[in-house]
Amino acid sequence: MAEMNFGGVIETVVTSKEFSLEKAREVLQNETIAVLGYGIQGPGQACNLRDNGFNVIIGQREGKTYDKAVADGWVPGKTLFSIEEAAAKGTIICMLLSDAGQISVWPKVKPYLTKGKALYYSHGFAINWSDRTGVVPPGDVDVIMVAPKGSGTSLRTMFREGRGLNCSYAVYQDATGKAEERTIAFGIGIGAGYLFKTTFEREATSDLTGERGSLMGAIEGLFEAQYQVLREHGHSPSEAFNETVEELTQSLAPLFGEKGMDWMYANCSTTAQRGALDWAPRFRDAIKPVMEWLYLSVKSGNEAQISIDSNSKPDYREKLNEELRQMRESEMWQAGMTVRKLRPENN
Ligand SMILES: NC(=O)c1ccc[n+]([C@@H]2O[C@H](COP(=O)([O-])OP(=O)(O)OC[C@H]3O[C@@H](n4cnc5c(N)ncnc54)[C@H](O)[C@@H]3O)[C@@H](O)[C@H]2O)c1
Ligand SMILES: CC(C)(O)[C@@H](O)C(=O)O
Ligand SMILES: [Mg+2]
Ligand SMILES: [Mg+2]
Repeated sequence: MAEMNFGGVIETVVTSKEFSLEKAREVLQNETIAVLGYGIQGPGQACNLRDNGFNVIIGQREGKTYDKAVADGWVPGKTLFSIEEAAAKGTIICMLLSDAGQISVWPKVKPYLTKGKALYYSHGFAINWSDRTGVVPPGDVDVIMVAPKGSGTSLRTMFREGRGLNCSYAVYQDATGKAEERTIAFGIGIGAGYLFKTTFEREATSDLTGERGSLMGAIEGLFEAQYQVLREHGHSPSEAFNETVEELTQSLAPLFGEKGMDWMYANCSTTAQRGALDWAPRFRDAIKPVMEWLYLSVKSGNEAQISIDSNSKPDYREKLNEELRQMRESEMWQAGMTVRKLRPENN
């Protein structure tokens, strides 16, 4: 554990300096890690763990993602099983199905949660909203979480590049007295950057807020608003897209990702700096009430319920794909496709 100063607040974090991969291997040497679900996080975590030398099996229903598991080298009957078979064999049972999928398989998995096993999550959802999910684990298993702060796709690609994705971790129930050690070892095993402590409740609320907010929902809303205003005032798609998205992802975001916002500002003109400094508080004040609304909608369980209801419908995947198609085919993102094609590295 290392004490770090986060903008004046001291927090305790874990990195592979304090908890090495060797130690993680030692802690989990007798465990069989059963990853249930092979969607986005399943492959990222399972492949990283396998490459790091842990004993991993997959539990996956037949279909597209089962085939993906086979293509990734998981062998039917050896390291790839049905959900029930993997749950029976696993000592750490990892719920990496979609949050709605976890609700429907819970009655099938629960009988295999025998004394001393660990029930592992990458989200606080199922446990925090147990009144809505019906997930109440038995009292004699550890209930633990490592929640990667990014896509499972990035977890894998960053691992392959020798980088790490930051993760939060939490222990909801420590039945064995070893839950925290098991959790941190797992986090190091999947290739965490640094691990910070949270609770299931805080992870669930911050995660749903972040993805609906600045990480996904708010950023798309911001892009659409600016793109539309530029287009309505006669600017070309190329100009509107460059001024809204392309410059941000290709030029400016890497600058503040690397050295902070003031560094990005300092590398822009004094005209840009003056205007951005004036307009940032206006945007903050306009957006903050919506953020507050969002947070309260998450906290009340409303957002979780919306997600459970929509994801449980038999045609939810088709409907979701249709919404994503509409986004992809909007003028802004079609313009983006052409802009991406024109990047010299893509020519
Ligand atoms: N997607 C991410 O990168 C990400 C990031 C951080 C945390 N998480 C969390 O990780 C967990 C897994 O998320 P994901 O996005 O990887 O999931 P996903 O939606 O990609 O997972 C789908 C998998 O679940 C299986 N599945 C779904 N419903 C099922 C059912 N009824 N019966 C059997 N199998 C079923 C599918 O076959 C598929 O393999 C969730 O708790 C999520 O909140 C995800
Ligand atoms: C990758 C995200 C957005 O951080 C995750 O929270 C998810 O639900 O996919
Ligand atoms: Mg999420
Ligand atoms: Mg997230």
